[in-house]
Amino acid sequence: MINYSISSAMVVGIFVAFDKKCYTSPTNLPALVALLLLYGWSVTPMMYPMSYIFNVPSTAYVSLSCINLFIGINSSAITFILELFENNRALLQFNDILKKVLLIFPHFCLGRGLIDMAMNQAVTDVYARFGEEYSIDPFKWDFVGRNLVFMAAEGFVYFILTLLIQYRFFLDHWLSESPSTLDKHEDNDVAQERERIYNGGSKEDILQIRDLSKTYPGRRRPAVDRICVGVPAGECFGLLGVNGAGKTTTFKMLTGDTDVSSGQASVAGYSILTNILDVHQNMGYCPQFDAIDDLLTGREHLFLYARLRGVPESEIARVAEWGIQKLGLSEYAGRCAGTYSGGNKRKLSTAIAMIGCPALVLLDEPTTGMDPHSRRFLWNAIMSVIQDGRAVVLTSHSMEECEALCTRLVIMVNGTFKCLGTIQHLKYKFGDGYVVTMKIKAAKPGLAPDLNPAEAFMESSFPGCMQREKHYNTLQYEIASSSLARIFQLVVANKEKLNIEDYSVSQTTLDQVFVNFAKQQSGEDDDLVLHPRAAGARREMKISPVSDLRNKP
Ligand SMILES: Nc1ncnc2c1ncn2[C@@H]1O[C@H](COP(=O)(O)OP(=O)(O)OP(=O)(O)O)[C@@H](O)[C@H]1O
Repeated sequence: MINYSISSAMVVGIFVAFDKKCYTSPTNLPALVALLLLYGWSVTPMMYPMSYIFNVPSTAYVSLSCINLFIGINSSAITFILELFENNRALLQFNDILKKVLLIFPHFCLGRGLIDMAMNQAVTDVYARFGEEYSIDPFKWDFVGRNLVFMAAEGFVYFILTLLIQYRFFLDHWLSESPSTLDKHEDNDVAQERERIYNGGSKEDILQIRDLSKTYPGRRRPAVDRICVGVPAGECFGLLGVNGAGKTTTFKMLTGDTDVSSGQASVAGYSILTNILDVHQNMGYCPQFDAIDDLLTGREHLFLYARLRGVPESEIARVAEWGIQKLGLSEYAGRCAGTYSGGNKRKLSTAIAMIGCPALVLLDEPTTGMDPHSRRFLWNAIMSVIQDGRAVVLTSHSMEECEALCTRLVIMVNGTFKCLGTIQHLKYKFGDGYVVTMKIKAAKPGLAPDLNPAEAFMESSFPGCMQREKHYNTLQYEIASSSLARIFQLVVANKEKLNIEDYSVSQTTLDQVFVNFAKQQSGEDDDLVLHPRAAGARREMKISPVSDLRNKP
């Protein structure tokens, strides 16, 4: 910010230096210096509120400077042009009001002050040509004086505003007036986890998230909506969801990349709201898009991050080598990261996240673009983190990956957790039950297989079962409302009678569970149209656990 104020004052100073005659006369010079200094003073604390309003990171000086320049030049120019309509009283009156209102912008105060001083100097010069002396004190209230006073006051006001925004005064105040209501149909596992967090049952967990929410400016619906979870040591927790479900936003809040709208979270006991530096010391993050420097080698990256993480100088080389070996980067460690393939960049990003043994490792789609061999390699690296007694939170669109690594997972839809538990639990609870595939043989050689008896048998034995496929000699059914034992018992008992040559019974896959939930994801303005397992029917209802169906007669 200090840099910003100095540089902005310098830019303006350089501009005005080109027109020495206008500003550097003995009368104008002190006013010019005061204008520039007070501009820096008032615009600096305005940067944070501006970045908040325009949704630009407060470090994006170029964007914010462009916005400043735009406001400054346009507001000053408009009032200057309006002054040219001397015969239009209404317009002049409007301009007077406008000039008073625009004083709330330091950019206007500076721009308009410079224009007024230039005009003053021009008038002085004209008088001088006729041998008369004419000069107005630039510090007069109606001249530059009021601009200076306003900028001095604005410095204080914007500073206080910045503090209030940083300490979330407005958010807490507004949110406490209109707290978002929890979904009445929240899944019982998700509700149980919420209860566990509320009751302090997650005190020992490495990661605790309590009612964490994020609503982006200009958006009606929260990107993340009051999520609660605790991740203990030794757990690889999966965060699944379709594009736009809110996974990356959750990570960004945990890493401090984006502000939290409400709620809180802590990593290894440090709050992300008040101790973000300690959180960073205990967290490794592999972002969705590789944040690596093209000109540094893989090894140099690991050296750099090991240093940033506070690894003792004598240990850095060993730690960097560990990362290189762990992720299989030995061949490329000495090359510039800009020359790496997409998969190798992901490996390097993951190695950076793991360097220095942080208690929590956040991995946002780490294996995207990796070949199967590299993926296995990375899985092994993640497994070793878990076995070390640390915790991993992983997002992935590969169900195979989640099945291989995750001890528990959630499926996120529209910023909320829709289900939570182990993979087997979710398959059982939300899966489409079992899939029975039967191959029917012909009753006599030369005849076509008769599928009718098997079809009649399935419909009578498993009411509600759904025929998924029917071919020359093959039938496939989806059975939601029966136990595995009963399916086997009935099929085996009738195998001969129905001419079943062979058969298989398989459980629903995690993909199917995911797809069922993914249908709930909607755009900002979409209605929530859900589609449970009833084929083709578009009905507005929630996905109910299969156990509910199983309990029905
Ligand atoms: N900077 C932003 N400003 C406004 N809205 C945003 C911003 N970043 C994300 N969003 C919105 O927030 C929602 C969640 O986005 P997020 O990137 O967290 O989803 P995601 O689950 O990580 O998706 P993906 O799988 O594609 O990475 C989306 O609706 C997205 O459009």
